Amino acid sequence: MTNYLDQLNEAQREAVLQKNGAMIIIAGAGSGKTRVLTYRIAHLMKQGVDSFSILALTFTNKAAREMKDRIGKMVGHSEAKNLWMGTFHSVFARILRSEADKLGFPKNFTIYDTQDSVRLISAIIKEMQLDKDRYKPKQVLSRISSFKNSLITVKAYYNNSELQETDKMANRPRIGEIYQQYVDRCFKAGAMDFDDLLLRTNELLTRFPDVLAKYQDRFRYILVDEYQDTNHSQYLIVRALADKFQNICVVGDDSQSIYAFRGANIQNILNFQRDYEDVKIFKLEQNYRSTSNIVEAANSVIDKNKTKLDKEIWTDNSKGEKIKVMRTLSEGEEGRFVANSIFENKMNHQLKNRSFAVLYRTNAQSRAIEDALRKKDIAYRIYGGLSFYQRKEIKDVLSYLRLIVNPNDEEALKRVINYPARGVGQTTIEKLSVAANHYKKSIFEILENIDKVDLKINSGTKLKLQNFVTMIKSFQIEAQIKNAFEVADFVIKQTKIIKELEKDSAPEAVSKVENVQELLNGIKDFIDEQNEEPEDGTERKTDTSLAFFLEDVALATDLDNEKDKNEDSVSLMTIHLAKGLEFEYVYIVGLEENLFPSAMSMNTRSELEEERRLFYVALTRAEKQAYLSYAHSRYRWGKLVDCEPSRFLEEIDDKYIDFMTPKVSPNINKFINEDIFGDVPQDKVRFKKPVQRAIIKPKSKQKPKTVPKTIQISAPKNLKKVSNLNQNLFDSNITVGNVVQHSKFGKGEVVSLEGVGSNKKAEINFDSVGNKKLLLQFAKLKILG
Ligand SMILES: Nc1ncnc2c1ncn2[C@@H]1O[C@H](COP(=O)(O)OP(=O)(O)OP(=O)(O)O)[C@@H](O)[C@H]1O
Ligand SMILES: [Mg+2]
Repeated sequence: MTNYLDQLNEAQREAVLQKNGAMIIIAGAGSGKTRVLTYRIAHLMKQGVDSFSILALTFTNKAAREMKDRIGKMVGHSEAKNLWMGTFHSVFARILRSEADKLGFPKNFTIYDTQDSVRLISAIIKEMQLDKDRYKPKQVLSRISSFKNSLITVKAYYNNSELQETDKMANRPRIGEIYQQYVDRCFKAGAMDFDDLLLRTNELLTRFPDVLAKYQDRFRYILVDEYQDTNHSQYLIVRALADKFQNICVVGDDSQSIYAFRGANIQNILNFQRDYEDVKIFKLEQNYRSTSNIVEAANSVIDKNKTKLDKEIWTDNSKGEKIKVMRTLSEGEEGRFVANSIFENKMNHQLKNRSFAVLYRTNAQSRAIEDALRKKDIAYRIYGGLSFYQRKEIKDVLSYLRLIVNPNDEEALKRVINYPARGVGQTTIEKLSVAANHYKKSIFEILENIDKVDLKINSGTKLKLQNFVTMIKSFQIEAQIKNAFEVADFVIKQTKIIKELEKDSAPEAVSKVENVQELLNGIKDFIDEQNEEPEDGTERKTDTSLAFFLEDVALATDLDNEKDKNEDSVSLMTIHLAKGLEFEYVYIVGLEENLFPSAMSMNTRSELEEERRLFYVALTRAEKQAYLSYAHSRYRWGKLVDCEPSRFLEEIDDKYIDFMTPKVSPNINKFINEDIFGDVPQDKVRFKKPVQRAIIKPKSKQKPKTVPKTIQISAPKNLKKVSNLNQNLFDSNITVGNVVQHSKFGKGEVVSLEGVGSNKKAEINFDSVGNKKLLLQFAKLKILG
């Protein structure tokens, strides 16, 4: 290939060529930070640095894979495969795997995902007879998670009166006890949760200097992408490992720090210079990703943040189209606008679906977008919802596999001890759990010794439990001679899980069976992938055991799905997930006060600034064109609420924005044009606060005689009023029993109503044609009485 150094600008090249020492690259979005990391690793390898001695930490496994792929092309794939590259969680899970015994964990420890953790916390709260409304399991978990990410152990918690006071004030004085229980139970089950992967790594590196020394020597070069979003626990791991050689390169952008709510600490960037000797600082200022309109608009927004490091970002790219802003009547209409626009852009520019992304603040917003894309037959994929591996039928099969590897895994055991049903009731399970806690043993150990423990369980149940143990043990024996795929296949057949699923005649049941089949395919792929790799002495490469498959699964996010690489679909995801990614066309939806910025993040300047950074991240994902939209009203928590446009829309300098005319809400247009604004053309109406006032800006070229430059007009107090005036609006107050007139079908009576918002339908018994179901949004109805 041509000299790769020629593919970098001067500043990037300098950063790549700086071989040793500590360095930090702070730069804005799209300036090539990730590219520099990638080229830097390739360059180190070209210079003779052993690939095994390079550790690169990325934000997603997908990013790691792409980086590895790129490096492979530059230096050869077989060498690139040896790099230690991945997320903090996956890299350190791998290290813990070989060191776990030092911490008293089995090598085959289970990784509890969030679902497992929440279930365990719920069980503890129930056993402690606490009020589960006061102690909401998810909230308790996130509190415990925040302790762990700050390295606050149970003991440290009890030594910290301030923390205890906070929990008392929040009316949850027994958090400490739950924390204690949770840690004990995880330990007993041989399980680590996500936060433990970092916490226990820290413990390992602190308690065992020889282990620390080993990994310090192994990782001569350490690189970290998205450094602005590392939490304290991650920060300490990096600092410990890099301490000896100090060959550390971190890249980040303080303006893209968006995970403070999960413990990310922007101070990590600011402290970097203090932590290492002779730190070199690099700045990258040229954006290669986006049009100049997008870059400048994004700059104009982030400038409003007070706390930020000083940095410039500019681009040589063409100006491009202005950012298009669209207001719609409802979320349904917003969805249709997005789908129509994607459709048009695809046609006009001959694009693939994968050129488009729709980004939102909260996962719930995807529904309206999905509906509209489906209607237009545009393939899409949602990222970040329930991942494949978290579906019930899949988790049930995985739980059997987890038990084979680690029979002490209590969450797995509880899932399948009576699935498929074998007559073990909830009371029995509770008795087992109490005994397990009492004897400080796992439930499985209790089951193995069921004759020696007086559980007051009848002999029939006892037999069933013994059969269960025998079955799991027989699986374990199979696992010694079979590979992961064969074991899974065996387990599925023996437990008759497919038969169980087939009993259900609901349409979803079919896809559940298919999913289980797909899981088997996935295991097969995993084995093939492992076998492809050359034997090179690493523990990982040739191992096709269940334990490694399960680890892979536990750490997979659905951004990571290899299979989707060639899939052509529009990407739907939250902005948080979109960090680091880029798309030609980006739609940011739901730009409304209380949604984005989120109602929960407007109380302090720092919260609001984090929301603004989030908006900056969203906008800077776009290469060619960004679309922003907001709705006048939206269903939230089951209620129709009036919305105000987001302050972020106001914050973008007007010169980068093009306000679009809604095309898909003829009703409101008609109303606005005729009833409020007379003859003023729609594209000159710009709502400031749509439900209270509007500002009309005439086109600059026009010299209107009668229309003043800017006039303010009162709009109706709320949209419901609008709907009263306009019977066509979907939110009309039509009720069962109304007699209505339809332009085509004539007179009829409303017999039933269903759906909400844009999906609201009425079944009407027409004199002419009998019963018909009509979508109110489109039906031209007049209420006669
Ligand atoms: N010198 C360059 N020449 C051509 N293209 C470049 C150059 N540097 C970066 N790019 C391209 O610009 C885009 C943005 O680069 P990259 O993703 O590395 O930026 P980043 O700073 O990591 O962005 P983010 O802050 O969003 O993570 C990529 O498509 C990359 O290939
Ligand atoms: Mg990047």
